[in-house]
Amino acid sequence: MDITLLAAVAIVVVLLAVGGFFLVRTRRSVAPGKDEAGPEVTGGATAAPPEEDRERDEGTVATPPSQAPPAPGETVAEPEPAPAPEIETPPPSAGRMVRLRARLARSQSSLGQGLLSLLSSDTLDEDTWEEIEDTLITADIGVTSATQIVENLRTRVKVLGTRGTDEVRGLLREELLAQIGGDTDRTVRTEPHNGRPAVIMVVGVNGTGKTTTTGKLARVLVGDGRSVVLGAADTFRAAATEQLQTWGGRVGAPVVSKEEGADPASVAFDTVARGTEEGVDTVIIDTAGRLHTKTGLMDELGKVKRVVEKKSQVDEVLLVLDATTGQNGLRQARVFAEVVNITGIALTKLDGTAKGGIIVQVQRELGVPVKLVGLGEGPDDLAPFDPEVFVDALLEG
Ligand SMILES: Nc1nc2c(ncn2[C@@H]2O[C@H](COP(=O)(O)OP(=O)(O)OP(=O)(O)O)[C@@H](O)[C@H]2O)c(=O)[nH]1
Repeated sequence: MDITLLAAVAIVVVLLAVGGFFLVRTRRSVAPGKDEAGPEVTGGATAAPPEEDRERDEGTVATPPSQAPPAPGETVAEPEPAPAPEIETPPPSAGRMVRLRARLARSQSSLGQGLLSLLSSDTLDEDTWEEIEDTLITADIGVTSATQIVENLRTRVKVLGTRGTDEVRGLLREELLAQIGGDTDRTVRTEPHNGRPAVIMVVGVNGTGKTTTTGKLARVLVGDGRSVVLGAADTFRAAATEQLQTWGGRVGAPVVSKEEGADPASVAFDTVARGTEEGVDTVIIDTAGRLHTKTGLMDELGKVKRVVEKKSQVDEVLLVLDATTGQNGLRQARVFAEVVNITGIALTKLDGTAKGGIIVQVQRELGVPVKLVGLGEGPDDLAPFDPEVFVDALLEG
């Protein structure tokens, strides 16, 4: 009986011991799981630091020392990236002069209407013909051309024996077109060739609209689907470079430039090099015009051209001329023509003068055609010159 009691006590003790052991094991195995689910259940004080805080501690996120660390759960605002400048799509070259015709009509109508009313007067005597000639000369057409126009008109009116308004208008239109050169090739050579970009040099006295014309020409070309690199070789004036950068930036055309006073020839060379490397269609180089002596101008422009020619031929040398400067502008034009071989004229500010006859005179003097005309300060107010549109605007008023 004692043995049986003893055995029963022993069994109870063993059972208690085994049960206690499993109880302890179960409690231990639950604890780690509770810890893992911490963020969901523990709240802010014991939560793991936000990712950016941990990175900051490790030195991977730069935060200004004055800035307070973000509160737990607060998102750190990324600084707004500067908006990329919007690239504009200018209108193509075709039809530009027609679009700007009203400007021409406004500025040139007094010349056209003056001539038409004289030609339609009751008596076409010697005095009237002289007046017609004077009107043409006053419009800067030049004495030679004015005389020629009057002589031809006199003969034709005599032969026709009639002076109906339409006929007179038709005769004058023909004579003006003949003087301007209705059939002249006015193509600006902007096409790449032999795997190289076309190279255009823009020359002229400062203030004539040289930098503006360079920028506007880039827009004309981009509008026609061309790629362009600009060269700020007018290193005499830092503002000219900035001005060009603004023009280029608006149409996505890179601008090659150097510090103020740098060698213009080296800027021109680098521009052509960049244009060639990048396989662009056209390189346009804006040059300086503010030189006090003719010799200095000769030296510099000549050097720019020679240096560029080490890299590529120069396809076009455009002389920018301010239409409002008359004889003074022509004198300047002559100096430039002696220095470099001008291939075309960009006549600016034609919207600001009634003396459109300068087109005839400058072409006759320099023997090169007006290829572009500036008809306003707007970015797209430069147009390929179309003689017929010009004469029609002049005669229609
Ligand atoms: N009305 C009118 N103004 C024009 C025309 N072309 C240029 N201008 C203005 O003429 C002024 C001079 O132009 P710029 O391009 O700065 O002249 P620039 O010859 O390059 O002179 P720098 O910049 O000093 O080298 C600017 O105010 C232009 O807006 C035009 O066709 N019509």
